[in-house]
Amino acid sequence: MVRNQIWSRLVIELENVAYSYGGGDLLTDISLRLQAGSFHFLTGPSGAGKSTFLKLCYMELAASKGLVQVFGQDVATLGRDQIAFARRRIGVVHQECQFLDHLSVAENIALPLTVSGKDVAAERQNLADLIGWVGLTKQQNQLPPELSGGERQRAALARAVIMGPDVILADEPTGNVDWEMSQRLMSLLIELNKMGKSVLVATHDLTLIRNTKAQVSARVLRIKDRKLQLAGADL
Ligand SMILES: Nc1ncnc2c1ncn2[C@@H]1O[C@H](COP(=O)(O)OP(=O)(O)OP(=O)(O)O)[C@@H](O)[C@H]1O
Repeated sequence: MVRNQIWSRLVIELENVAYSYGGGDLLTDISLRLQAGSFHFLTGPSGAGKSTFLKLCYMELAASKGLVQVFGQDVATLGRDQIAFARRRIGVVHQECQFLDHLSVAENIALPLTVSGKDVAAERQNLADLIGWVGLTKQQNQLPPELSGGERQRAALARAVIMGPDVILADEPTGNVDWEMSQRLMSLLIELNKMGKSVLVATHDLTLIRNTKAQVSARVLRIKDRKLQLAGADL
């Protein structure tokens, strides 16, 4: 009973949402209820609006129409501080991972702690565990430009989860890496999902989706003709 209550909790909800950058709606009539602990893929052709959709979920963009609720709160009613607070519960892995090149890999991963005023020294063991978990212990004192594409993506994932978010939004996290590294990144995301995190991954890679679906129960959403729909059984 209690378990059902926990697992049916909504983390992000969109109801009849539209978004326009100016020249007509890019997204229209979008509704989605993202449950705690769920795993979703978001696919669709280039330019369909996948990154835009993730930005609506992260409250980086405000819907032109409709309702966006994050952790049960109507985003349109939230002030800047409340949005910043809610964002701490969401980890984002961007398509192009950005790092501060003069800081070490470990310092970059710890940056969200520093920015939110946490005592980084007190988190030293957690940080070391996280860096070990993404397999970057050897590289932790290097500078970001010295990392490979896959190492950068893993550093970006570690930075996205350092604050212990409830939701992870990943935008093409395997875009610039080979198949083996894609598998490794996906297995980290699956592990996070098994810990109870909600995961939403935007990707073009249908093989990756099929392969992941063999390991975890995931729904596949597709943006088509400006609308969000559930993908067919082939995915
Ligand atoms: N800040 C912006 N101002 C105006 N138009 C934008 C802006 N950001 C994105 N767009 C346009 O909105 C459309 C959707 O972009 P978005 O990045 O959301 O698509 P996507 O599905 O993530 O694409 P891709 O798979 O290529 O990353 C594109 O035509 C893009 O050029």
